[in-house]
Amino acid sequence: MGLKLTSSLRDIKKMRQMKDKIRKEDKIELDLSKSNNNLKNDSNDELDKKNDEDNNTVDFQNYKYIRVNTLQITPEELKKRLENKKIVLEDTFLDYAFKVISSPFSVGATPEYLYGYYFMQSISSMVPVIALNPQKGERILDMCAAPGGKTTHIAQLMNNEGMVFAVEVNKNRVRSLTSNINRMGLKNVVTMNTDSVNLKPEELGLFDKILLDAPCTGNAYKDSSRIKNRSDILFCSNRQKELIHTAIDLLKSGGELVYSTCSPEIEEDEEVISHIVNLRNDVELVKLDKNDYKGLNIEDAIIKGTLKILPPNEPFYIAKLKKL
Ligand SMILES: C[S@@+](CC[C@H](N)C(=O)[O-])C[C@H]1O[C@@H](n2cnc3c(N)ncnc32)[C@H](O)[C@@H]1O
Repeated sequence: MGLKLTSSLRDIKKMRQMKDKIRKEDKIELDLSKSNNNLKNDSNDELDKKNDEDNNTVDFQNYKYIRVNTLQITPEELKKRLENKKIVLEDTFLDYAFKVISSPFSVGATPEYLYGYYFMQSISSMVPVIALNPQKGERILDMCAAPGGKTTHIAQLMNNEGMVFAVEVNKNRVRSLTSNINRMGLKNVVTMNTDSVNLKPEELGLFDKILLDAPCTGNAYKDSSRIKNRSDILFCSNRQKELIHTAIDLLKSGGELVYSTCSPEIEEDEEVISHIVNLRNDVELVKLDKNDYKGLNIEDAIIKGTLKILPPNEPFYIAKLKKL
């Protein structure tokens, strides 16, 4: 049975009601007929252009959170310092992340920011790294790393022990990645400017954990002045499927992958996961629990155990897989 996939956030509720019809045993039956759309014509230059444009589409509402760099300062000390500057902060489900309620000036314009004591990002964008659960001493690959919100979060949780390989295809964006790694004082990150699709286990070795925070149409979604069309969605969906195949090849047996996008489109989310789980017999879904992320508007996605974060939080999709 195939299911015609539609592509708006509004449809997700309707789609969820149909989930029992599209799941059969542990396999997920979605319409994969689109999965072989020709990618070969889509160059990285095109992708670079899309991502450079994405740099201009920051919606500040979504970034009103700070993640404390616990390698440099305690959350309590940073909170005290910022409150002395009349920045009002609120606790979140993470003891090292705060919501910025109000600030007399841009939250990035403090000496504490320049010292690398915190990173500004959405609370949603912290969830993929929490789901990945990095540990000291592990070998972790971040396949789509710039500007480094998640790379620096991973390295922080590893307490500067072990190794993070942060790969980014866009040369301009590698600069912001490197600058954030340096600002945060991280010593266990290696950056690589290359296309992650071409990474090979025989050259890089295998990894304990991989984050694939895939390029997606999400930024267009957040910026209502931009038009995102079906070909953008399919372009991203196809690239995401290529990347996730490479990711599984690079995982150790027993290793874990977190796949995330900031797009609500089913083709970029559930369809990518159903594609990989159905096509490969060396991978299984690890179920995530929405109750681990208190205070967020978060639900099970169509594939139960994969999560969808919804507005007013920044929309995100998160799924976890294990290599058998
Ligand atoms: C969603 S953004 C990543 C955000 C980043 N993980 C963070 O938390 O700051 C996707 C990034 O992947 C990069 N990218 C796209 N395709 C790639 C590829 N094939 N290999 C490596 N990087 C890629 C883009 O240039 C972009 O910087």
